[in-house]
Amino acid sequence: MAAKKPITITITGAGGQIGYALLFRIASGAMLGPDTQVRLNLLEIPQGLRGAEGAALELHDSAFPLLSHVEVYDDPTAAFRGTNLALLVGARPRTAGMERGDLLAANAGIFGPQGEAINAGAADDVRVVVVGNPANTNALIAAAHAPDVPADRFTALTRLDHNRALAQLAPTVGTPVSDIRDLTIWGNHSATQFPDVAHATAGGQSVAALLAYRLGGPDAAREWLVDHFIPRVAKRGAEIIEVRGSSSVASAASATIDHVHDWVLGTSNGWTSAAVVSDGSYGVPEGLVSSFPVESVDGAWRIVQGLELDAFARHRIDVSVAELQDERDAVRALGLV
Ligand SMILES: NC(=O)C1=CN([C@@H]2O[C@H](COP(=O)(O)OP(=O)(O)OC[C@H]3O[C@@H](n4cnc5c(N)ncnc54)[C@H](O)[C@@H]3O)[C@@H](O)[C@H]2O)C=CC1
Ligand SMILES: O=C([O-])CC(=O)C(=O)O
Repeated sequence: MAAKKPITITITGAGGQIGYALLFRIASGAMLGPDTQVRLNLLEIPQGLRGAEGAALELHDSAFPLLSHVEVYDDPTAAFRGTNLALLVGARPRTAGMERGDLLAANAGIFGPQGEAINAGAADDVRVVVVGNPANTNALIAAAHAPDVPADRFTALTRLDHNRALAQLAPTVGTPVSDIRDLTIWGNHSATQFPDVAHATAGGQSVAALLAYRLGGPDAAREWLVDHFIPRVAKRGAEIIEVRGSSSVASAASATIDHVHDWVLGTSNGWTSAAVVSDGSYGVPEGLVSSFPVESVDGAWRIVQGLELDAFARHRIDVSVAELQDERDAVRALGLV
C-alpha cells in the first residue's frame, strides 16, 4: 500500500509553554490519528529560537514513528510554505489582573504578517487555528491578511472553554463527560463568553431536567447555572493563572489537539464549539470570528442551525458579540483589518 503523504504543520511560538506541550502530542499521532505522518515546522522569534531548537532535539530523541521531519524557522514566509495546518500559538500570555483583550496591542501585530505568509505560500487546503490571545480577534486579523484563503479555514480556539464546561457539568449531573452532548460556547474566548446548556443532554436526558432533579428544582438549577457554572467556566483562565502563577498550558494544548482532530477527522457524539468566521448565523454580524455550535462534515466546520434561543441566551450572546465588535473596531483603528 502506498504511504500517505505527510501533513505539514507549522506551529508558531513552538519554543514556548504551549508549544512544548503540543509538539509531542502531535508527533505521537494524538491529533491526526495513527496512520498520518507529520512534518513539523517550528516558527519562533529570535529570543525563542533556542527553546524551539531544544524541543526539536527532544522530538528527534523520542523516535516517534509518525514524525517524518522537524525544522526550526525564524522567517514566517519559509515556515508557512506548503503548510497544511497552521497552529498560531506564538503570542504573549496574560498575567494576573489582565483580561485577554488587554493583550490586543501587544499581540495584534503578530497576526497580520503571519496571515500574509499563509496567503503567500501555504498549501491550498490550509487550515488555521489561532490560540494566541485575544484569539478571536487575532484570527480576524490573520484572515484579513489572507484574501486568497477561504475565510472558513480560519478558526480560533474555544474548545478549551468547551472542555472546561463539560468538566464542570459532569459531576453535577452525575455522568461521565463522554455522556454529555450538545453543549455550546458562544461568542468570545473571554469572560463574556456564554457557556450554554439549553440543548445539552447527558446519557440521553435533558441536562436542564437533570440539574433540576439533582439540585432541587428548576430555580435552583438556574441559580447554579447563572451564579456558578457560567462564571466558573468563563473565568477559568484567570483561576488557573491565580493558582499556577501563569496561564493554562497542557489543557490549552490538549484542546488544540481536540479542535484539529475533530475538524480533520469529523465530530462524533454531537456537536462541539469552535470560533469560526460568522456567516450571519444567530444574528452574529458576518465576518466576526465568534464561537458557535459546530459540526465537522467532510473536513469543514458547519454551524449547527435552527437552535432556539431564549431571552437570556440572546442577551448573553449579544454581550459577547458586542465585545467582539469593540475588539474589531480597536484593530481597525490600528489599521490591522
Ligand atoms: N485560546 C486559548 O484557549 C488559550 C490561549 N492561550 C494563549 O496562547 C499564547 C501562548 O501561550 P504560552 O505558550 O503559554 O506563552 P509563552 O510565552 O510560553 O510562549 C509564547 C511563545 O511565542 C513566541 N512568539 C512570540 N511572538 C512570536 C511570533 N511573532 N512568531 C512566532 N513566535 C512568537 C515567544 O517567543 C514564545 O516562545 C498566549 O497568547 C496565551 O494567552 C493560552 C491558553 C489558552
Ligand atoms: O486565560 C488566559 O489568559 C489563557 C487562556 O486563554 C485560557 O486559559 O483560557
